[in-house]
Amino acid sequence: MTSSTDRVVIFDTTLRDGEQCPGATMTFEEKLEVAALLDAMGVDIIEAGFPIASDGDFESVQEIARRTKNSVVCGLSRTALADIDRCGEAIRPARAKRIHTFISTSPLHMSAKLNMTPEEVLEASIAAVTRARQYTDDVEWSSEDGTRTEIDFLCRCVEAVIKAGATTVNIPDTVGYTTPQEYRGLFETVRARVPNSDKAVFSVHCHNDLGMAVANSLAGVQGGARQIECTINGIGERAGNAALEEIVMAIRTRADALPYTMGIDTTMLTRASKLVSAVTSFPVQYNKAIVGRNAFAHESGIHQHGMLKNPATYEIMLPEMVGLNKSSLVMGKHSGRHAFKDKLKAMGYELGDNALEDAFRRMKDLADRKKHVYDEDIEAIVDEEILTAHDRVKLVGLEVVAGTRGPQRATMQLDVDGRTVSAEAVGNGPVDATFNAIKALVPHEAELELYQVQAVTEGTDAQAEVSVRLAANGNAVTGRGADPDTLVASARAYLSAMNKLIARGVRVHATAAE
Ligand SMILES: CC(=O)SCCNC(=O)CCNC(=O)[C@H](O)C(C)(C)COP(=O)(O)OP(=O)(O)OC[C@H]1O[C@@H](n2cnc3c(N)ncnc32)[C@H](O)[C@@H]1OP(=O)(O)O
Ligand SMILES: CC(C)C(=O)C(=O)O
Repeated sequence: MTSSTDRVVIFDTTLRDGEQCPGATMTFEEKLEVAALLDAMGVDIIEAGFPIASDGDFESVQEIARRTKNSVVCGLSRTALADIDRCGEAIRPARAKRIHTFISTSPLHMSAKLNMTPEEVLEASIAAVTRARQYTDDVEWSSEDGTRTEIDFLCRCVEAVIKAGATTVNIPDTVGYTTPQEYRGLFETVRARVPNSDKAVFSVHCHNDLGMAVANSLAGVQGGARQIECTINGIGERAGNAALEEIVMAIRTRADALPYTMGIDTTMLTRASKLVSAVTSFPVQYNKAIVGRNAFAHESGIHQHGMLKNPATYEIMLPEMVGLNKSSLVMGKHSGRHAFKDKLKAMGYELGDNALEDAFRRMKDLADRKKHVYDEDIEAIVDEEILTAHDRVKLVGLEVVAGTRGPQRATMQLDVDGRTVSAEAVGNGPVDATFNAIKALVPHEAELELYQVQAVTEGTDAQAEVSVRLAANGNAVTGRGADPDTLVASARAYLSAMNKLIARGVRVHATAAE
């Protein structure tokens, strides 16, 4: 059972902490686009930037404040009063606005960085919150490096800023140092010890230096925090922040263990991830939870078989929930016949058992040699299987010696009406040598009218698709062959055309020795 106190506020800081990671700078227009999407997605608070940082940041925060329809628009500021005034000015046009002011509270940061005593930090915090309240009733205070702060001092600060008017108290794990158990305990302790703690919402803000940002954030919520600060794709300082999509889907998927409600439309998560990746030029790692391209993809035959029977066997979330059309069963060296057959059916092919088995073997063989097997590769294999099912002349083997020292030489074995024959031939280049070997094995009058090569997909390991047109006695036929080896594809294409001629009654004889 959830109650209103179980509502978790999602505070997105992609445009502020997310943009702080090297290389992630976004333009004015890009920030507006991201903010509009976050607003539409149901993010409660958008931290739009740090207005004192630059005129550009000020202008983008101001424009986001003007345009945002639903979310609260927040600006960050140090405790310096000039920062707060600049921030107050930037967010002024917003329908709902927040000022977020922060200062370090750990002994290390206060002495080494700020050169301030704890008393001065406390006074600066009170003054900042008081000033911020002149602009808005919604004021957040953060204790930077909160997880390395002495607990007594932290509690004193929290009590004082709430008294001064802070409505949200954020205790960040600025350097990604804490552990889930410790962070949960920190919130439980502060909430229990600070007498006016019920007057503010507590917030988590976790960095991923030890890969625990999401786990720590959720533990903080279990300790009583009700705001989670996070970013799309987990971008942010150093190793990044807690990823919004992971937090949201963890709460949605494990409602039994994490019984909280949120206002996020999860079907927009994939779009948000793609947009942020595009505008920052930060690729999303393939195996990234929720939004990585492999998050709903299955290549292993045993998993694919399970998925075909019941997707719940290997998926704990429906892809539709995060805005994907469906899961994908990717063909590769680990795939099985069930998935291959299903793939062919989806592509509109129905093969007999033997042709299916042959096509499956060729797909596995291709996957052993090629990184990705695309639908186009499968199409090329299957088309060839269908077309060559009744061929009288089939390629058995081909070895070609090519290079700068000609003539190039091809050694070929063919199956002609069930008999294996072989020959060697030279030529002006490896393709010529290959075709001469065919002519030596199956003499014929046909003339080569066209030889064309193109890649089926991208990359140097792509399959070559070769077209060969042969003409004889007024008949012109075109054959096609596909293989990552262009010469094998060429031989297949030539044989495919030749088999068509044979089917039309052009006489050919196998003459070479076995
Ligand atoms: C954990 C976080 O993510 S905190 C946010 C970090 N984000 C950023 O820093 C991005 C935006 N920052 C900036 O554009 C610049 O750092 C500015 C405009 C804020 C300040 O620039 P500068 O005036 O050139 O100062 P600089 O960045 O070199 O040093 C920081 C100054 O702020 C002070 N400071 C740092 N944090 C705080 C704080 N929370 N409250 C008050 N003062 C602070 C430092 O003591 C130092 O003061 P000093 O100049 O008197 O020595
Ligand atoms: C400003 C604060 C919230 C911050 O970004 C951090 O401590 O990491």
